[in-house]
Amino acid sequence: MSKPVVAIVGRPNVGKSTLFNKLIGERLSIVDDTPGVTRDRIYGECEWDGRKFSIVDTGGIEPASSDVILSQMRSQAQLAIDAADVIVLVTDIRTGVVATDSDIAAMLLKSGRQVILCVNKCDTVGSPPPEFYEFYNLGLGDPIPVSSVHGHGTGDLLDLIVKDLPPEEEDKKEGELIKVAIIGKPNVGKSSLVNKISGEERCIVSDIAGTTRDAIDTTIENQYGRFTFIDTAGLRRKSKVEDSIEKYSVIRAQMAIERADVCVIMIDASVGFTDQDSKVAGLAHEAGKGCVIVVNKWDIIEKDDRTMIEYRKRLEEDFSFMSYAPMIFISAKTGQRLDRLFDLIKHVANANSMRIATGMLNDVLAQAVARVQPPTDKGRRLKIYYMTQATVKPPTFVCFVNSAQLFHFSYQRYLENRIRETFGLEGTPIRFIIRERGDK
Ligand SMILES: Nc1nc2c(ncn2[C@@H]2O[C@H](COP(=O)(O)OP(=O)(O)OP(=O)(O)O)[C@@H](O)[C@H]2O)c(=O)[nH]1
Ligand SMILES: Nc1nc2c(ncn2[C@@H]2O[C@H](COP(=O)(O)OP(=O)(O)OP(=O)(O)O)[C@@H](O)[C@H]2O)c(=O)[nH]1
Repeated sequence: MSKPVVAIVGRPNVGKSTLFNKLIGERLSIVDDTPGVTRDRIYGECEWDGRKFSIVDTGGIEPASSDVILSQMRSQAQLAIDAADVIVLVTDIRTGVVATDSDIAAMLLKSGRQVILCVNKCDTVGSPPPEFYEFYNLGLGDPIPVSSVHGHGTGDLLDLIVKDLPPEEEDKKEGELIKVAIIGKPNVGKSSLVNKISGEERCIVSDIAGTTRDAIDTTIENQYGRFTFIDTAGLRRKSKVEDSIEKYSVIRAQMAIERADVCVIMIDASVGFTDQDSKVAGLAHEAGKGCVIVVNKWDIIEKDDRTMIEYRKRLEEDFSFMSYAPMIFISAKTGQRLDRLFDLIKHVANANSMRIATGMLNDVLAQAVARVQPPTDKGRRLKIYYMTQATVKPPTFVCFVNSAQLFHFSYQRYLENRIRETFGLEGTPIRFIIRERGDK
């Protein structure tokens, strides 16, 4: 189910973003407009030789003094080691091998990951220049000459990437698992929640040293099913300086989100909502994941019978762009409502992967249109001919209409709500793809 992840690492300016863009081609995910959220283009989907995988560009290190670069590069590499199946180390033929390259190569080599060494900016076709051979000194095997700008060598690179991906069968066993990413600001209690859960439930895999990505996840089983909490290594390693670099914590969260079915968006009850909360929630929303808003540390709030209602109301305003997400008040410390949390996660995962038969969908459409007439403009009325579900995760509906322009956001919202109510689609974003056909 979850796609393998390929991470691109390397010094500033070696051409990582150029390579990334070349590899994903036009396949950049098209995201709808979410208020106030801009998504860095660090994640792309790629398909080569029948295999699908995600590529992450871990670039964007601020050029500063060289020792700062080295420490940032080390966190970048650590992120890749933790979370990627294949790592592409990009170097630059123009600068040759520099000390940082050797340092990072050694770190990657020690990790036991699949590492591919790419020598970029080999722009001339034919046999590579003599400088190319010094890259063998990095000890990562045969380097691949590439010109990201021209695209030379990228096919060979993709061949090697696909060869190094984990076998496809491994994906299958994840079928019945629900993958959960816990995301939120530092200190909201993410690791406390995982610790509490993994302490109380039967742990299937946890913290096993190894070279597969599973080692960073924690899988538990309980009466609600099997759940994998993603990237718990990143949560546990919190004291280390490396994860305190803001940029990496965002990339890390984003990688976890991409791999998840459901995102638990955690808010600290004693702090309340902040802009950063809306930012991470926005990432989960844009990625089309099931979402649950979890208000943690509820034990330390002084409450009366109105407190929760009022708190909920305020948060509903803050999270108005994901009004579909259920909200729950818990305590990772005392374990309050953790049962209910699993119940919700399961419910939301089901909604996120729900398939609705075309017939039923069009019945709902007909009723909705009869109840509230579609909008008109200059005497022309919106007609929605037909609707069908194209994909799940998230549920995505193709609507055939006479005019996309007439299909205003407010009417889309209305239809969305009708579909949600009818089919109990709680906790998942829904997407519409609009296809125009001329007036009949
Ligand atoms: N000649 C040549 N130039 C390249 C090639 N690939 C990238 N460049 C150039 O190298 C410069 C840096 O490229 P980027 O892709 O921004 O490098 P980066 O590694 O992502 O840099 P950071 O974002 O700082 O980490 C740009 O001016 C690119 O045009 C290549 O194959 N050949
Ligand atoms: N009272 C109370 N304290 C909590 C609760 N959950 C976590 N804490 C405390 O909050 C602090 C931060 O918890 P962590 O679990 O380390 O938070 P985190 O989100 O993993 O933090 P980072 O790893 O820095 O992102 C710790 O002191 C916890 O004991 C809770 O439900 N109630």
